[in-house]
Amino acid sequence: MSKKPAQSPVDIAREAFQQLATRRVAPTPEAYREAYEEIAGNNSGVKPETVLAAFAVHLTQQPGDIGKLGQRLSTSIDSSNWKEYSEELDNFVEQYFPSRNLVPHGELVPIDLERQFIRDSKKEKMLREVLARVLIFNLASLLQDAPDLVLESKTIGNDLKTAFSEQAMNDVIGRIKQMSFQIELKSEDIAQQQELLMRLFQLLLENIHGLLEKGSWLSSQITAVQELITGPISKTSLADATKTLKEVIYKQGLLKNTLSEEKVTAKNLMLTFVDRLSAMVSTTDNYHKTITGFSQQISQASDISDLNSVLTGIMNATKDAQDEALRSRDEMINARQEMQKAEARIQALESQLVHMGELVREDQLTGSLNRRGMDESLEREVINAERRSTPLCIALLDLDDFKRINDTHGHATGDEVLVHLVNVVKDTLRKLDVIARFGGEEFLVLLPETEPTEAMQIITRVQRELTKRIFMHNTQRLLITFSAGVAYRAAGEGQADLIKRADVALYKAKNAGKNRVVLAD
Ligand SMILES: Nc1nc2c(ncn2[C@@H]2O[C@H](COP(=O)(O)OP(=O)(O)OP(=O)(O)O)[C@@H](O)[C@H]2O)c(=O)[nH]1
Repeated sequence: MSKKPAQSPVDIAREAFQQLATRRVAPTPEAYREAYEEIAGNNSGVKPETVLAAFAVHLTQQPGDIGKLGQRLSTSIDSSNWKEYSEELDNFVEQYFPSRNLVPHGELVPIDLERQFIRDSKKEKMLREVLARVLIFNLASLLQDAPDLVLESKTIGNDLKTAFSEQAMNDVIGRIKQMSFQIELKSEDIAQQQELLMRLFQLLLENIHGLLEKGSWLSSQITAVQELITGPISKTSLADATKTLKEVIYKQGLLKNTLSEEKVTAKNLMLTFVDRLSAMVSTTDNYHKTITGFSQQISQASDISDLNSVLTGIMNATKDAQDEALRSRDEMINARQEMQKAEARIQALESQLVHMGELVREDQLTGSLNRRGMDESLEREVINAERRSTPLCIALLDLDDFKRINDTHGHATGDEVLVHLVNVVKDTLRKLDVIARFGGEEFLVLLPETEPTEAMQIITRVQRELTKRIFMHNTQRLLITFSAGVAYRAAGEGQADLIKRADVALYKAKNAGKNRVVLAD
């Protein structure tokens, strides 16, 4: 179908008037517009007012400001106030789609817009550089297990530096998206592999554990590793555990060497014993042979003088055999004594090995219990308190201004201060009390069978003792103090809640000026 040639607005207007006249229709604005639109080919039957009114009504159904805008627009339409309608629409657009200050092509850029443009392009440059660095170095080093992704990351990073056209930029964006998808797949794979490995490791440990005697040194080490891999694994906790285990393994290695030496000594003594025994048997055997020889000589003897020399022979042989037996007996007694000593030494070494296993529960620097030991002790004390209905208090101690001590006198001195504190606490507390390192310069003291008033007195006594036992650094006296929060365990209260309350009390002690003890609510 051939298209009607385009008419100018003036021609259309003229033709519209002619049509109204031909059709004998009164030239009202509505009739004129209908005729005009019909000739212009825009006779869809939909009127702009209808569309705008429907739009306003639609807005009134929305909540909040948009709904209110709809009401205002509807009012403007009802009063045919199109100026007001237009202003409302302008305000709406400005509020929700603020102008981006675009400058029409060919016009001069206002000075502040120009500055903003320069700022923006500087930011873009910085962003581009940072992103390229992340891709070339950081991401690439994280993806070491996937060489193809390392290469892609580096290539994209380099391409990004020179992607100045829109097409180049789109290409880089597409490749980054693709790579991010591949990384996602890869990390899922790695996570699955790690989980499988962990499960295998756990199975292996369970099996070894089942084969070991309860309470043996190896058994306690395996429990430590099992606990470690069931909890959330962080780099620090792994490093801590590795350090502790390495130390224990080294010490156990030393002991095991000594132990095998002792076992060799015992074996040698056994050999001596057996040697002496067989020597004795052969001496007795010889004696028997000699006696048999003598008995033949006696039966063949013709006179008494022959018998006399046989008798002398018998006496000498008997004496030799007796001497040999005595010597063997003495040697065997010696060997037995040596054997007993070696046995005692082996037992002592073995019990030292058991103690080594317990080191896994000890804080290597201060000799107090570590977190693991603390958890076990606290659990045990909570059970005891519950079972025997006895009071249990705990105290959280935190050294005051410890950072300043480190900063002023060095980290090594800080370490010595921690050891000093633990020694003072151990010397001041009762036998049944326990101190554990809670972390950094914070310690937890367990006070079983202790009422809160008594607990406050004990911790205050520790404070006094600490100020009395002056800490010397070179020739300088350093005043070491701590703040503490004491909590009395309520019936049925769990460990975490109890510690939390002690922590809140400690926080209050710090806020109230430090070097004081506060009892938790
Ligand atoms: N020497 C040494 N310092 C440690 C150890 N563990 C943690 N620290 C330091 O302890 C300091 C604790 O500092 P903050 O938490 O600010 O506490 P603070 O200086 O005692 O301040 P207050 O608790 O408010 O009195 C940090 O500087 C840690 O580095 C450690 O084993 N040895």
